[in-house]
Amino acid sequence: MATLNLGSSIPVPSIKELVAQPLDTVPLRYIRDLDADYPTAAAFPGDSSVQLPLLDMAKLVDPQYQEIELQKLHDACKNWGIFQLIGHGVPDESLKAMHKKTQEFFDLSPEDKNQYAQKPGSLEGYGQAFVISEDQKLEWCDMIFLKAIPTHTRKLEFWPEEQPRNFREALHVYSHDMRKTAVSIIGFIAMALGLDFKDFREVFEGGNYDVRMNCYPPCPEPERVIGISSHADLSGITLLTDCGDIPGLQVLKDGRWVFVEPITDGMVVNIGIIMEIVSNGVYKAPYHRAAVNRHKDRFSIVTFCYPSKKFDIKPAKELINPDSLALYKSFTNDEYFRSFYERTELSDDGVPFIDTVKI
Ligand SMILES: O=C(O)CCC(=O)C(=O)O
Ligand SMILES: [Fe+2]
Repeated sequence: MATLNLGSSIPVPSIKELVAQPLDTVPLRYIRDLDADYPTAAAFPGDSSVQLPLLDMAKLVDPQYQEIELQKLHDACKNWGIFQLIGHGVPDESLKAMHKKTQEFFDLSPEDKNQYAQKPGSLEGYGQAFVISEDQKLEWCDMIFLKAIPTHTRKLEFWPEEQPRNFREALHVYSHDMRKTAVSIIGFIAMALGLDFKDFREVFEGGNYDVRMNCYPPCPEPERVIGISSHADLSGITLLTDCGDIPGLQVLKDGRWVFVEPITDGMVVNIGIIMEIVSNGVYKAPYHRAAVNRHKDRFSIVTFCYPSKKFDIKPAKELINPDSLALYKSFTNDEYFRSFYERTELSDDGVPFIDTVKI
């Protein structure tokens, strides 16, 4: 059997370095190709903000409110695939520490950051994800991507050590806090779907957690570039925290791109392709992307939460019957990632991965 190719990325200049010199216009490599946008949707200038569904974990755990809140969760996952979560119980110190360390990391000198640069054959480290050809359009985003849980998957060579001070400790604590939240929310998602919530909690307790820290520097022509292009996440679920109050995340809702306004003390939860498959399409992994702005750096921290490697990725049997046939293929964990990474190397056909997992 061929070994699983985790992909690699061609090194490109960092955006922070690019904007360190005065810049009136954007280099051609970053100008978005509007025709290649998928799916096509309302153009950029029409973007507006909306209030995402708002869920409260404190209510989900409270027997007095649970039933109503579960219904809200079900509607949010079905109609949006993305929601704001408050009452999640992640200590403020943990969030603040990670936000601070993320900003401090991107503020290091290029030489200091490049100590942790991605290497061929690995997506981990500092750089840009999935740059596979020299003429590919580039995104207006610097990032550092690290596997955090289980701890034996960590590649510490990519983990900033002396600077920023205590970065590693902050990420250790933060990733465990995110796992705790993910396990709780996945239990409620399973409950809302009528599945065994204990099983799902266990599967995510033993799951993998990858953290991507994004920095979107200011751009002189923000409407002509994209921070992260439209995609649906490969994860089970994704937890995103914003390091400030600058909007950037956009979600495709009813054929329009809408901004998600960060809320204080909240986090954004979205369904990934794995849970779309498990729910047999009842819940949707939303297309989303990141826009950039003219004035200020925006930082976000994204935790991709995956089930345990032993978990087969397929529509839950409880949701399949003669009136509701499986709409998605079944994969082992290995097959799922293999089919994704094989595609990113070949995907010039414009078909997004999510469409290839459907029957
Ligand atoms: O930074 C954001 O708002 C979006 C990031 C994202 O979608 C990702 O890293 O997968
Ligand atoms: Fe994403």
